[in-house]
Amino acid sequence: MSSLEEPLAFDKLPSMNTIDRIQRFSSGGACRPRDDDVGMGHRWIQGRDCTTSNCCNDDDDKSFGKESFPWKRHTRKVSEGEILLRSISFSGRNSSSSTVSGTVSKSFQEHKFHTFSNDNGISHSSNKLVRGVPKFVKVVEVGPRDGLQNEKIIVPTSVKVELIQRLVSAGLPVVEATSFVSPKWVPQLADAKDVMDGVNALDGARLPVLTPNLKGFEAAVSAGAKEVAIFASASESFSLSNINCTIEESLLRYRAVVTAAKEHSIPVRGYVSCVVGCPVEGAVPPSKVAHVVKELYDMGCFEISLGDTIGIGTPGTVVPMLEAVMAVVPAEKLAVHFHDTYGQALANILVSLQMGINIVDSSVAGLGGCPYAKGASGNVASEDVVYMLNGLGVQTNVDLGKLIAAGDFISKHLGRPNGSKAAVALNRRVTADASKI
Ligand SMILES: CC(C)(COP(=O)([O-])OP(=O)([O-])OC[C@H]1O[C@@H](n2cnc3c(N)ncnc32)[C@H](O)[C@@H]1OP(=O)([O-])[O-])[C@@H](O)C(=O)NCCC(=O)NCCSC(=O)C[C@@](C)(O)CC(=O)[O-]
Repeated sequence: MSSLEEPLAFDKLPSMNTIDRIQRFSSGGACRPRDDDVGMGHRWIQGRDCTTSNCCNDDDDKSFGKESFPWKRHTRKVSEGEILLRSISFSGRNSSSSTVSGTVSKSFQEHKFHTFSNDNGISHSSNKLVRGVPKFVKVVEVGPRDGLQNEKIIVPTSVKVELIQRLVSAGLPVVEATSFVSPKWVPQLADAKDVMDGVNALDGARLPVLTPNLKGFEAAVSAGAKEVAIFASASESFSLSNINCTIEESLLRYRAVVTAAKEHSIPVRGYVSCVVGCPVEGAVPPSKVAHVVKELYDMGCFEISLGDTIGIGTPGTVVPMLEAVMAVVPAEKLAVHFHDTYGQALANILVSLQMGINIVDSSVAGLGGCPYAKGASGNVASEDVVYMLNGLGVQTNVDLGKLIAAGDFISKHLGRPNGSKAAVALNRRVTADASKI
């Protein structure tokens, strides 16, 4: 087990004419610019010719959030209970119900957790600057796993379970619950089975877990996991440091996991780390990222999340990486996973949305950091992502007030301020407004 040092050689990150590249996409890998747009300036900020259910011309709001998996039996059945839960908890920013233990405030304060907007931010903007972004974005919450895995002091299982309950209640459609990895490598998540025992009965969200090999997969299935994630890297050094094997060896392991998962009808998500840069190797070529993403896609991952593990990317480096990846895997199968080490995550998310991505990973209260990427800070805060998406008129079905309450809950437990700027600002606004009553 080794720990990696601070990023090196980032002056060598690929240079590019950013605006040229973004313009070429006109905000859609799956939603390419129309032919008659070619040659017009600044196409990246104009509408796209949409083909996916999340695109701007799709008016069927009811289809938002639905997805199917590559093998048919994996298509998730929505239970009556779930529909009820969604109708209560997913009702957006004005939701006033709470289903979590530890009661989230539903008084005056919840109604204050709105994104500031000059038109209440309710409708999808017709402004050409933001018309390219999808109407719906699936927010994948990774806080209980990615967020907590690096915490030195062991968080009690009951706190992890309550955090997951709160996040589900806030309307997040996917909450990554834990990892079935070696407890010697990640001691914080040694209670994976107990966490699953505590959340298995939860309805209303998918609760995937990380599995690095068959041993982890089998343990996850025994613990009741219904979805798993495998995690490869685009950098050899990071692969060795994180999972103690080369990229090719990891792909071999993951093929075995995916084969077993198919037998159990369990959907598998794929991650690729270091998609922009590696803490040891510096810049990672987009072609290398595309190669690993394609391998995971071909082996059967229903979705592949692109991890900027050390948060080094800017739109200038994210765009060419996405271009390379989207040339081999459709945009609607891709998620983005930005750490916010350099404060670039929201900018990177926005440009990814404009290029046709509609799945964003984030971590409540900005928790996190990878144990094998020293110096990497947390994921972009879920609250900040939802605040931005609300402001763009993009639907997420996430109740921002409940999300902030979940972030405050875990931050209080960890004894530190909430790492979300939106949460801090909105909490301050609530206090200020309340003091006038
Ligand atoms: C992959 C291994 C296991 C290889 O670790 P290894 O030491 O090479 O494995 P091994 O096969 O030689 O086994 C060594 C010991 O681990 C046990 N073992 C083996 N497998 C398991 C398992 N699944 N669960 C529990 N125990 C396991 C195994 O039984 C044995 O136990 P012992 O005989 O010594 O008592 C190890 O390197 C590991 O667990 N790594 C996980 C590292 C990790 O979780 N990193 C963070 C997640 S990735 C991430 O955060 C990035 C991401 C996804 O968020 C995206 C991004 O931001 O980039």
